[in-house]
Amino acid sequence: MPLVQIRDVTKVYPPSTRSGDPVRAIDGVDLDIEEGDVYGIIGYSGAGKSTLVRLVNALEPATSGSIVVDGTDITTLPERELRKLRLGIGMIFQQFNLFSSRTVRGNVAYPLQVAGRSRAETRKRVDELLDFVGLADKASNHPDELSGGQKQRVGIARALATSPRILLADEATSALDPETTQEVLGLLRTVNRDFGVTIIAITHEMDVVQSLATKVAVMESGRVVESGEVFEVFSRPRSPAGQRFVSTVVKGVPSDSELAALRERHAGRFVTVTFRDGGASQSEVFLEFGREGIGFELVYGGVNEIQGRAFGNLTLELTGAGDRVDAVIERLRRRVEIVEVV
Ligand SMILES: Nc1ncnc2c1ncn2[C@@H]1O[C@H](COP(=O)(O)OP(=O)(O)OP(=O)(O)O)[C@@H](O)[C@H]1O
Repeated sequence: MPLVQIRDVTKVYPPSTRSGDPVRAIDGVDLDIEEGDVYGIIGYSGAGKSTLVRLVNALEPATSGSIVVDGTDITTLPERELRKLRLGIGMIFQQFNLFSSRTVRGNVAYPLQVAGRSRAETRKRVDELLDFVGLADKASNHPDELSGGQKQRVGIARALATSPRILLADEATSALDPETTQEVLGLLRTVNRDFGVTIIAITHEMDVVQSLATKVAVMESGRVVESGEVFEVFSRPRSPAGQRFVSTVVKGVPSDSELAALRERHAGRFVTVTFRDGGASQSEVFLEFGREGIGFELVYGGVNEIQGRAFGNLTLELTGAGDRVDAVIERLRRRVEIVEVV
């Protein structure tokens, strides 16, 4: 059974004005999150990402459907049980949400104090966590004396204090510069790898998904329109929303305007060949064109690497007799994905 199983979940908010319509923030979502996953949830503003996370954390009730976390359906649990469940789920936020009046140590200690741990146990655990996030020397500082990256490290230490199995990250790096973002993502990868914490990371930035996640769900208008292994979605996005997000980090197929510009410079036929491991290699494909006397020129695309696996989308201009080009495309289709661009 998945660690988090979301089935046909909807969340409807009442209309904000008397004459307005109810808002379907989540609209029939199914999602399985396995133990050990780093699940990226991507979508534009208003897609429903934060709402989904609030439902998983049982901060709000779903309108319908079931959410099973670690074997327990949280949609039917009484508040007392929910409090216990939340101890098993850590959360970090875009704006860090640290207590400004508490020191770094005080922030990290907070969930342990709420959980009723002894002073000695709390002290030991906080020391351990501050060491882990590299902030042992800042224990007595207050959050406003820290950089954004350091604040998020405190946020991570605090979220991990009660040793949760799940960490929810809500735009955790959106307020950070690119270098600090990479540092924090590196820390989150370690949390997942070394402690086996399952991470659900919501973001509107595809490069965060690329460098952190193992799986991704694309949300649009309250629905999950596409989901799967990051490599699969990045190398072959199927939904229009997925294609738009992937195109921000992967040089894939040319857009309509890029195609129009290419057409002005090239008179031949265009095909896009998608290379993935297990299929025909580039040299096999190029050799085939050469053997049939078909000219080919690379006009667009590139090779990408996702999680150590490479794939490429190359758009080629083919020149030569029409029936020969047709025959080669037909033959190659058995070994590689090849689409004529019209
Ligand atoms: N408490 C609420 N009451 C009414 N409507 C809400 C509430 N929370 C969210 N919504 C609406 O639900 C929809 C989804 O919002 P949500 O915040 O989940 O999206 P999001 O993908 O997380 O966007 P963002 O990245 O901007 O936070 C939006 O139309 C939003 O206006």
